[in-house]
Amino acid sequence: MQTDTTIMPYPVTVSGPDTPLSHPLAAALLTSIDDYHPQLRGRRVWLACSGGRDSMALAAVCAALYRQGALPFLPQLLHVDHGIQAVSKTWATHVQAWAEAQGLSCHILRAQVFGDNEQAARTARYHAMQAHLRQDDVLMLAHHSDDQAETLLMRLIQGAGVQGLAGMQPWRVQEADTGRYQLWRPWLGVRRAALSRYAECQQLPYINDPTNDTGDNQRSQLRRDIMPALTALNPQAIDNITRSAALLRDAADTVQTQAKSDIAQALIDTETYPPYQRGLSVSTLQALPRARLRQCLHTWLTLDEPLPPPKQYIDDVGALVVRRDANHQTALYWQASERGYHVRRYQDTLYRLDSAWLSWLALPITSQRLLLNHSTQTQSIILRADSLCRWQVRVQATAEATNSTLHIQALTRDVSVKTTRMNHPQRGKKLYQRLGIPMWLRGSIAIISMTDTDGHTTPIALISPYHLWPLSTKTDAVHCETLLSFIAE
Ligand SMILES: Nc1ncnc2c1ncn2[C@@H]1O[C@H](COP(=O)(O)OP(=O)(O)OP(=O)(O)O)[C@@H](O)[C@H]1O
Repeated sequence: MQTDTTIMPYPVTVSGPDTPLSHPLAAALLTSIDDYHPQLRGRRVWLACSGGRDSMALAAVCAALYRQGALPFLPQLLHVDHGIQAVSKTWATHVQAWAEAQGLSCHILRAQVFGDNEQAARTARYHAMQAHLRQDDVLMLAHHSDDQAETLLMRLIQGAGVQGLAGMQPWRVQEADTGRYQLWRPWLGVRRAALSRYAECQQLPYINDPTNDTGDNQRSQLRRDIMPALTALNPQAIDNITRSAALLRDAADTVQTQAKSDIAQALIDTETYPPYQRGLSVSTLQALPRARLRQCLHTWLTLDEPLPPPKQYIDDVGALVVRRDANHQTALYWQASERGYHVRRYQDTLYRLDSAWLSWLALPITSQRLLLNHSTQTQSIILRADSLCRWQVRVQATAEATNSTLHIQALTRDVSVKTTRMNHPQRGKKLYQRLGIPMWLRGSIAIISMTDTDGHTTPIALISPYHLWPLSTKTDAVHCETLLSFIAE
């Protein structure tokens, strides 16, 4: 085996010993194909090939099985050139030439790496591959059980919960900005030593990246110092850790199913809420046992985020849920990977609010006046707009309203109003509480009124960006609708 960045001499012997179906690596691949047969059917399959021993071995086994008619598809290789090591271009050329000799199609993708660590390269690599994939394409990765054991130990020392300790999954649906794809790891049950033996026996011209073992990052140290010590303590250590991951995956699935059903029970008003605001019923959450409440909050907060918030944050949100006093001022902030969120409680709802949404809600409302005209189908007026979203009121007037003027302006605390559901007019805090309008929405309430040709003014409705309360003086002469449209990011 090589010890530096050199590549074994090329050209390679393509007609070397073939791989029998009974070979453990072939058997593991075929078993995984059986396991995921329904998910694989009709899909394009790609194989992420670094040119390293593991992914090259996977490509070689795929090619060998395909040649024997045992594999119903031949994956296309994707090699990402990170461009951060001087030799990376040479590696790309090498992988492509080898793939061609195997009869495999190979695409070289160029990644843009922001940063100089392994994580930055990994993120850039996935971005490059995602951009190349179409909806529901399958991407094979060559992770094996030694990788799985390292991942588990890494997560253990970082204090992961049941989801994290379930390790890498053999099949995972991955949502990306560019669409959805499927990650497939058919060799999670295969040992690194088996891959090394295969690579040597087949004389695979793989690239040995020395930073894998000699790097000073935690994973390299774990691989170099801790894994051999654990194996000396118990020769079955790696297999046992991998088994724990599989057991924990079952546990994690069960917990996840329960948490999703608890969220579904507690979910509020999903139809009218904008996507930047989510709500759960506090009383439904309070009825849950503590452990289920924590899991429910953990899952809810992480629904569209790659990583969960810290445990302390989930504990703080849990404390906010079970609190019996009426203090609604608490705002718990979490800076996720790209977005920031505020969790707040108001009346019976626990809200998760995107910071961008809160900033938008703090913008002033533009007062508007509109001369109504029955002959025009509908008229729209913008109350607030920026690069995040646009709030407008759509107005439809009857003949009766023609030449009347519609006024829309921010509701101030000194104005009393009476909605169709109220017995007497109210203003300020009492009004907001009566209508269940939380603090952060109070600067985004507007009042619509109409002045007819005789100079009489009739209040028509109160509106927020996603709700309309008809006022008891409402006239049928005009119909108003509040509309919120989000500008795609
Ligand atoms: N530059 C790359 N281009 C394409 N796929 C890659 C690249 N680097 C890694 N991968 C994929 O991600 C998997 C895990 O990456 P990791 O860094 O652990 O692997 P590696 O040690 O660099 O390579 P290998 O697993 O091929 O020996 C690889 O098995 C491979 O499928």
